[in-house]
Amino acid sequence: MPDMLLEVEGLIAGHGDAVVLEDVSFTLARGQAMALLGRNGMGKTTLLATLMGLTRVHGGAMRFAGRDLSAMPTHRRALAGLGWVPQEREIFPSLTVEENLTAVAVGGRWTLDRVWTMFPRLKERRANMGGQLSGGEQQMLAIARALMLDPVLLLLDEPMEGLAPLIVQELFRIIRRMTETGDLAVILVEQHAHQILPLTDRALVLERGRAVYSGDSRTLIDDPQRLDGWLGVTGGGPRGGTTAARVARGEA
Ligand SMILES: Nc1ncnc2c1ncn2[C@@H]1O[C@H](COP(=O)(O)OP(=O)(O)OP(=O)(O)O)[C@@H](O)[C@H]1O
Repeated sequence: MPDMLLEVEGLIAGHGDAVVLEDVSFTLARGQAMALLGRNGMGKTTLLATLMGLTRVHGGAMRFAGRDLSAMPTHRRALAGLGWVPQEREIFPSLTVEENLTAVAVGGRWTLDRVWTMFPRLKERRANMGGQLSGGEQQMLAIARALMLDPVLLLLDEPMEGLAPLIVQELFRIIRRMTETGDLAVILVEQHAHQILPLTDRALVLERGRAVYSGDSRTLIDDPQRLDGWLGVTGGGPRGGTTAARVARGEA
């Protein structure tokens, strides 16, 4: 029986009176990576925001590292080990790369040296201002800064969005290495299911705020038709076809 890090049971949550998530349940063990999938507007960001305490919860339970999250304010969730990299990449533009990192360091497992090893590109840019970085470098900095807060679970919201293909490949390599360490669990929202499923242990698929799949990633890779039914055609790859078809061909 794996040591469950996160247990979400019957979660109902949304923005104000508008309910977005309806009866969402899943678990994640320590060190596991989970792909959070679904078409646009299905509630993925709302789920991450709910884990961080930024939405209105109408029902259900959330336990993190054995603690009830429901009454815990956002900053305490961060202290408890929940790290969040929002889509907006909110880095400090007028601090250097290194200052962006040291400003938030808590003396945890992620030292500057460990971060430089993981992100050599950031090491090269360590003296540059955050605002001078490219979009991809800013995304790396946002992830690196979240690591400096020593998370046990890192929530990443579409980190590849809008980035050039070469940077996307580099970020996928970084995410693969992060999830291989075994001491960090990750929930990753990603439109490119075929790229992220092979890097994750678990997958959660949301459809109109409901979890239509919660299980291992391998099962989805092996069942491209089911995946296509939920995600639709999300753009052709080098050889065209649907995301799921590319997963099936091993082009992930
Ligand atoms: N701050 C907000 N206030 C009110 N409604 C919101 C807010 N944020 C999102 N919503 C609504 O909640 C629903 C789910 O949005 P959410 O951003 O969680 O979806 P998503 O799956 O992350 O989509 P995307 O991939 O487009 O980011 C949508 O109908 C959206 O319009």
